[in-house]
Amino acid sequence: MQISVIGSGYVGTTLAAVLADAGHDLVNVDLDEEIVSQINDGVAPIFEPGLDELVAEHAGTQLRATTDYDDIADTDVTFLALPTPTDDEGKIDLAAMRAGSRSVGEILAEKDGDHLVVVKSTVVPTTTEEVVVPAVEEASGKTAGEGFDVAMNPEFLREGTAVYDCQEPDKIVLGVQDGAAGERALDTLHEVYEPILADHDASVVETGLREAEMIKYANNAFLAAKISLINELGNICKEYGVDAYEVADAIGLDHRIGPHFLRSGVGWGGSCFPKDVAAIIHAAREKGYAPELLEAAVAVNERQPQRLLGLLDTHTDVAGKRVAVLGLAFKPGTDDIRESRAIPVIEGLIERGADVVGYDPVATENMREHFPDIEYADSAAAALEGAHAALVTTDWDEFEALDGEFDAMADPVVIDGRRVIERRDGLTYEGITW
Ligand SMILES: NC(=O)C1=CN([C@@H]2O[C@H](COP(=O)(O)OP(=O)(O)OC[C@H]3O[C@@H](n4cnc5c(N)ncnc54)[C@H](O)[C@@H]3O)[C@@H](O)[C@H]2O)C=CC1
Ligand SMILES: O=C(O)[C@H]1O[C@H](OP(=O)(O)OP(=O)(O)OC[C@H]2O[C@@H](n3ccc(=O)[nH]c3=O)[C@H](O)[C@@H]2O)[C@H](O)[C@@H](O)[C@@H]1O
Repeated sequence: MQISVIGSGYVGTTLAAVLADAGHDLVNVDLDEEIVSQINDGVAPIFEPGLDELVAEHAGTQLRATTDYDDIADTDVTFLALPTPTDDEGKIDLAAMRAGSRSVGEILAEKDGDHLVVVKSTVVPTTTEEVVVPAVEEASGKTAGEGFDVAMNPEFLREGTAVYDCQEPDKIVLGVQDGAAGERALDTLHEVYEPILADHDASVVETGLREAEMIKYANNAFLAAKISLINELGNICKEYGVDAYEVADAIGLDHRIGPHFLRSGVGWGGSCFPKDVAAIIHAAREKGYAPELLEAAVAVNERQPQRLLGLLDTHTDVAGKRVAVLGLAFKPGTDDIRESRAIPVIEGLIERGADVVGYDPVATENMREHFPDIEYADSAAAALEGAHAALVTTDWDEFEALDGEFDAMADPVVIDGRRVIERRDGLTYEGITW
């Protein structure tokens, strides 16, 4: 099948590479020439385990990238994997979706035959019907359901395991319009996902457009709130000297709760939970509904880094002292630092007058752009050397193996926000919720 994907970011590149690997012919369109030439050179534009291999294998044959929207004319289906950030008030910014939809419409104006436009991006309910469809219609001069069809197919991949999640999803959600247009869209989408479903047993949910849009927000909001709830419970555990991880292990045995996403710590970050929870809160408020639980989930999340810093304050005054921050990525397995909990932690240390030294196995260069003036170490050992305290903000596996490295600290104080360091003799160790 001939498939185009607009946007070559985390979702677009992964989707394009995985669908190419599944046997389809892929065109990936992005405005960024550097990204496009990287893909055509067989190099993934982002750090994502397994992605480089797929891009290297299929670039030049089943996968090609371009800045030219004209190339989508020869494809049967176009996925929009464009950014949907939020503004300062939390409102979703649909500028890229509007621009991308218009560009697709301009090509469809000249195209004979069926074409399916699929919204892959995370968008608030009614966006597909009220923003994407009108933009494509206006630019193409065609009507949805007649000149082209439309679908909403949200993505649930996680950064760090994007390729795996895309190849082995729990579920595939297909949101379509009612009637014959919806049936046609479903047939096309089943053809797209047929090779993935042949190799892997995923649930397929067939639903409406705005239901599909809402399922994505409900998924992310539920997971973010689950972490905030375990963080809240963990904070209470800490007050009683109870280990929150022992409590989480026990409650996770109840199948209604489940064992996943119960790791309490310094909170959730990343490109999606913060923006998506903010966007659905804003959208709900615009509808006149006050989503108090979700707002509380955000408040707990904003408090966790301050609690980590507060614990540090109980052990030492860091003004003028070297303090190591271990882990800069928002989670392990990625170099993405967007909304990383390390950011408010570093800000708090700078406010306290500390000399901050950051270390991350892969995210240093990204954090250097955000904080150009702090020091960065090449290894955890180098960061710890001479430090008066260390704060752990990302649960990279390699931190578990740290041992003798703590001996080189000026003051062996470790405040762990991710439960990766083991207590040991000679170390003043404090966990955020244990
Ligand atoms: N990053 C993630 O883990 C996940 C993201 N999503 C959603 O998927 C969507 C895309 O997210 P990411 O891939 O993370 O974004 P990203 O920011 O990594 O990539 C977006 C790409 O679109 C390109 N672009 C912007 N405007 C364009 C235009 N008019 N035409 C062509 N290309 C254009 C940019 O140059 C960039 O390369 C968002 O709605 C996000 O919420 C959904 C699930 C997971
Ligand atoms: O919409 C999206 O972009 C994606 O957002 C999340 O994926 P991602 O942000 O890549 O990462 P997660 O593994 O969900 O972690 C998010 C944050 O929660 C934190 N977390 C996670 C789990 C946990 O138990 N505790 C915890 O603090 C992580 O450290 C990280 O900062 C969702 O898990 C994906 O399903 C979704 O597609």
